[in-house]
Amino acid sequence: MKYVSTRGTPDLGQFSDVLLMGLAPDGGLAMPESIPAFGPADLEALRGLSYPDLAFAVMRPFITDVPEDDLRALLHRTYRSDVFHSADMTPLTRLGDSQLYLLELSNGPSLAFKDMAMQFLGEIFEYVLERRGEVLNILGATSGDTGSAAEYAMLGKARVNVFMLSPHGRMSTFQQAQMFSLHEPNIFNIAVEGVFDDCQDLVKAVNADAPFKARYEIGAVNSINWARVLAQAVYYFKAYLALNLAPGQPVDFSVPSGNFGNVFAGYLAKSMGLPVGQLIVASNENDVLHDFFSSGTYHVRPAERVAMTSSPSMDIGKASNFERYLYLIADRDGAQTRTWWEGVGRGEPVALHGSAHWDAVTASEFRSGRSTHADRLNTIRRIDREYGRLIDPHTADGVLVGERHLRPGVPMVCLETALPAKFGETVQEAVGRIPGRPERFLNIEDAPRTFEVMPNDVQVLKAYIAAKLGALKGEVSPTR
Ligand SMILES: Cc1ncc(COP(=O)(O)O)c(C=O)c1O
Ligand SMILES: N[C@@H](CCOP(=O)(O)O)C(=O)O
Repeated sequence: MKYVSTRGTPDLGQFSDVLLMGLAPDGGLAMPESIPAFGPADLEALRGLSYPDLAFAVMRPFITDVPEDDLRALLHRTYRSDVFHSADMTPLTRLGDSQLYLLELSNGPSLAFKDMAMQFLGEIFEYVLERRGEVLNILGATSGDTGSAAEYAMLGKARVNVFMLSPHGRMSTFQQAQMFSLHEPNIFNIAVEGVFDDCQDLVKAVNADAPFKARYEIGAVNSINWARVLAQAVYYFKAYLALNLAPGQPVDFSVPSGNFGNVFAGYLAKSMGLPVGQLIVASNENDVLHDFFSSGTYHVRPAERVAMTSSPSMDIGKASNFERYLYLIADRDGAQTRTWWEGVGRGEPVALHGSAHWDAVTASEFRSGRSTHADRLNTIRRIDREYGRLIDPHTADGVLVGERHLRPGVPMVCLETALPAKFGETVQEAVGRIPGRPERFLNIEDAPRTFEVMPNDVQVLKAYIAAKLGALKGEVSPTR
């Protein structure tokens, strides 16, 4: 399978190339040149497969440059019950006898859905880098969950260093403790004076400096990396199969959304032929995506207007993966996508209402909604009371918005994107008790912390990366 860029570059290479590349050289995102289709018989053949075998079946058509046996073995190493604390990896639980289901994605090492793809990235990076004799210095941005998932996945990986940017003071107490209590020689935590979007812009700015990127072997673990999106598509198939529906009967998914990676993975599964009906984009107060799906205008929110909310991992005003969606809506027109994104970069809106592009948006069956702090608390309280199930604030956003879009006879699968333990303060405010946590995280808030506070300045960041990598190699950094 060949990959192309959303901004028009026609050949980015194969899967392993885009895996290490992260962002395309033209600033766009990698996409497969076509999306393989699964017909009804192909879907039936997936029934009964274990999670790693299902992951193989779904991902293999996109990963044609890794020998079949190696890929299968790698997926079996990744999706293990001792890592995801469940034989099923992503159990699906019905809430009482309602139409609502929770897809548990957060039983992995860092207690958030990011582990599902990030553990795979840890394995595949190591595999590809060893074969190429290369190293990779990952530069990532997190609003709270990508960071710890990436760092746990890359722990002890000899060929990988991680530089993780987070918005200073804007993550939950648990999220900060989880990341900053790691004291590993290959992990560098940087708290940027800004919001998540500033961190993501820094990542893109460093990647745009081609000589720096090449010299310091910069890679990505955010959902700008195609491998993340691909690995996330697998659990949509898993949920559909677990429902055991009659052939062709649709399922709706509700997805707490920020950077648009998770719900885009659902759209990928749908585009591959999975009988997905509505894809519900659940926003918090930072409702840029809800604005788009309800008005037809995508207008990114400048950093100073991104609110600090009680679902902090979704405090995002500029959704990277939205570029992939618009590229498909534009029927893979890279020039059009580039024009839109250059405008977005200048703070201009993308206004599609009334155009042929809007017809394509409508046909894609996305729905959306927004919730507030009070909605979140009420939903956590109500789901706990009615179903005896404690959910985290992000999942609560998804459940509430999902409930608003229920259709007769169609199951609504709500993605559980984190465990309540990560957001103890908000959950306690809702139900009056502190959520339980796995033993390995007891008292993590008291552990010593290692992190660097940094201004939102790309030159300072580049100098820091160069100095740290130079020090690892025993050199004096040339950019200092
Ligand atoms: C707990 C949680 N829920 C939801 C989201 C939003 O997902 P996405 O950014 O893929 O839209 C995130 C961050 O990505 C998250 O950490
Ligand atoms: N919400 C994320 C931020 C970005 O998401 P990603 O899926 O693009 O890595 C976080 O919690 O860090």
